[in-house]
Amino acid sequence: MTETAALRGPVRIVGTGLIGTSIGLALARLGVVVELVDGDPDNALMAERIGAGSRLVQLEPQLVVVAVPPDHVGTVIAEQLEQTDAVVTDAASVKGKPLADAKALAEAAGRGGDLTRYVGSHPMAGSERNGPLAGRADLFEGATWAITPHETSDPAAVELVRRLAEACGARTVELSVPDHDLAVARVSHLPQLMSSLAAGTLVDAPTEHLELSGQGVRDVTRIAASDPGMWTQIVAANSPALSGLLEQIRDELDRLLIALSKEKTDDEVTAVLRRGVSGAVRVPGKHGTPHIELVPVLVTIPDRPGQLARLFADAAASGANVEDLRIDHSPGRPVGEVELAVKPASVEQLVDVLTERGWSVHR
Ligand SMILES: NC(=O)C1=CN([C@@H]2O[C@H](COP(=O)(O)OP(=O)(O)OC[C@H]3O[C@@H](n4cnc5c(N)ncnc54)[C@H](O)[C@@H]3O)[C@@H](O)[C@H]2O)C=CC1
Ligand SMILES: O=C(O)C(=O)Cc1ccc(O)cc1
Repeated sequence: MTETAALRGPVRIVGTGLIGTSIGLALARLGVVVELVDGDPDNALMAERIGAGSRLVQLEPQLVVVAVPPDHVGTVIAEQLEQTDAVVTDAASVKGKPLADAKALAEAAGRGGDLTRYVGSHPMAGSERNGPLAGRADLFEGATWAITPHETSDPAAVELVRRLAEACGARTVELSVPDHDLAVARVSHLPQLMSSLAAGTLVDAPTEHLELSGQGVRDVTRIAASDPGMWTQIVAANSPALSGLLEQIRDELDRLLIALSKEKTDDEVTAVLRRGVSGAVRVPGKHGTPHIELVPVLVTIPDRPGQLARLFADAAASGANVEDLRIDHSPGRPVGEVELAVKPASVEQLVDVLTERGWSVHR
């Protein structure tokens, strides 16, 4: 294959968990024929029932998407290259190890390590949940999808994988395999470990301490709920890139501890916090667009039916576009707090209109 083909299907998905099912749902709604395969028959059945495709497709696949845990990806890629004439891609969170595994297996099978029909990829969207029931047709809409061709990937295969990502609503970024693994160590794998470490300190915390939890600790610990089995595989497969970052954090923690043991600690602590601000503003905003500074507007809201709808209607009446939203409701309290994030130009009008309409607003 060298001629660029449209994505017409069938697309075979091997691994119908969160990612495989979400890809199936996105393609099935475009009318692409999707074949669902999973080592666990219950998962394939569940994915079929929720409309991600069919377990029985007679036609040969044009494209195979491997969405199984990282340790199994290389084997399944090699099997699919062997059993089909299709282009094969995978969705694994790390790209170096699956490529090396698939190459070694293709060599052992006497195919001279030929991987021209294979192109790695990685949708940069997901969640802390797993399994087919967590799948969503819109999971990848507006997300970035990394495409990681290797030295012998056929350009037409690269193009077909790009079309898969675009069909799922994502924007694509092409990276080499080593660059990808360094990048995700920074933006995904280290944040996962930091979240797990922070959440781990809560295991022995007294309940009355946990009752003081607010949005900050919820934000920092959300991804700590991710599947430990899957993440052990991701971290182990990307250990060289991650080790360098962990060493950097260890050095910074050492410096912070020394500073805290001194009488006057302000400068060192401020330096750590300032560096954090500088890093945080570099994280691109939603849909991969450059980060826009948003202003949070906090509104106290009675815990009664219909209040959120009324608040949104009043916000819309001010002309403000709500860019992001957070709801913080403390169990047992009759009120909650809603944080509306809006562009700086909309803040004044939003606060005026909401206050006029009787909301308790603070910035
Ligand atoms: N969870 C996330 O947020 C993201 C995960 N990924 C990557 O996507 C891949 C899948 O992850 P999830 O969908 O979250 O996992 P999941 O645990 O929800 O689903 C994995 C599925 O693969 C099946 N499976 C395992 N070994 C198999 C084999 N040898 N043959 C056939 N089926 C097999 C399991 O039965 C399960 O249904 C992983 O490689 C992960 O690194 C990529 C982006 C985001
Ligand atoms: O839930 C989140 O915010 C994530 O970051 C999900 C995620 C997990 C693993 C990946 O390889 C990519 C994305």
